[in-house]
Amino acid sequence: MPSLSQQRPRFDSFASAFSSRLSYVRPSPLANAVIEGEHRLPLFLVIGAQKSGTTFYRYLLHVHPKLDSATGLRFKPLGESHFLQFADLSEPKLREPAVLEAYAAHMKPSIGSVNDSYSFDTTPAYFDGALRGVDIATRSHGVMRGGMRLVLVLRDPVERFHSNVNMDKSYEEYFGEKGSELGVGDLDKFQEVMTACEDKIISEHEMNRTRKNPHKRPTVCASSLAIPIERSMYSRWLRRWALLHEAAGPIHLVLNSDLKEPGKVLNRTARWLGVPEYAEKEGEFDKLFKRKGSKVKLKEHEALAKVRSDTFFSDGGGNSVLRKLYSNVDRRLGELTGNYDLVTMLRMYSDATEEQLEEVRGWYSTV
Ligand SMILES: Nc1ncnc2c1ncn2[C@@H]1O[C@H](COP(=O)(O)OS(=O)(=O)O)[C@@H](OP(=O)(O)O)[C@H]1O
Repeated sequence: MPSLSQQRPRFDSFASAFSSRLSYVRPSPLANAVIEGEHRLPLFLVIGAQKSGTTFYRYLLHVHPKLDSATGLRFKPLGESHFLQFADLSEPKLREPAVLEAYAAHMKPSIGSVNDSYSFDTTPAYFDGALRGVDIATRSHGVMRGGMRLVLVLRDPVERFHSNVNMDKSYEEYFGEKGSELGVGDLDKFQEVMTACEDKIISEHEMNRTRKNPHKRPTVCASSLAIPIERSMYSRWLRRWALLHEAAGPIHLVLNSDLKEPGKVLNRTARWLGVPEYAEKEGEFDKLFKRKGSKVKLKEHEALAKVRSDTFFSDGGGNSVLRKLYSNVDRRLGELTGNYDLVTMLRMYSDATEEQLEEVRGWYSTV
């Protein structure tokens, strides 16, 4: 792996490319202001690949009296605004108060929230937005005057991938029945789907590269299903966010495994935001788990993880089928996209603890 000092010039050249881009995204006069009355802009964004646990995290933050996960959202059941992604926002438009007010309208306080609570926008799909035709990172910078705070939620790529396949029945279109409802007993199918995804990721990347259009969003399963499994892509997106965000302080990192200790992760976030810590009322987080059905799901997930680790990761000799597959994708994509190491990126740009870095490193270790 290239050392940090070897990678630094590459980061720097991206940094200057982005700074020149930012010079025409002038800060909006309303940026960072809390708009009086019903509407306010979000204090921070929660981003991260789909199926990383952002829904639970949003509910958890909402428990804090100073934090309000807002109503008025485009996708209410998911609690996601998607505003920066779908609104017809050209960059000059970001300076128009009406546009900011429209965004603020999505952040309408929920019933019973206190007046001085802060809203936040949890839209995991923003994370990979930097690969789309429009650059969400740039937009959010324009809206928030670079004062935007970012929470990045990440999950073990194998677990995340599995969760994503199970969620999205539309993958039937690409994989036939294989793409739908993979359960604990379906490891062969799971592997087949992943292999098919690998081929699609590689061919889409090659296609995009030859078209000289690196920003084009891949169209097939790759976008939400498979690409985030892959280290180079996580790193690539993270790098774009980080470079835009550099001046505003480190990105706050939450790993899916952190969510198993809700009180701890809530207060770590509270400290980072500069709001008072929260004393859990007895059994409160247990209730939250139940309400979201997470505990039941987590139990299932643990069972699944065990079966998978027995089947794929148990040889200890580094001969695991899945790790090999991932590493293969990673290596070949690395050749196409440049080798950006996620752990290095997280160390440079986030408030990742050594423990978290160790966990992330483990996702990609031994082949
Ligand atoms: N507390 C806690 N700890 C760890 N993991 C949790 C927690 N709560 C929810 N989950 C799991 O997160 C998965 C759903 O992620 P998202 O909410 O980000 O999905 S979505 O993209 O918004 O659809 C989904 O994963 P799977 O069960 O593997 O599908 C949830 O079970």
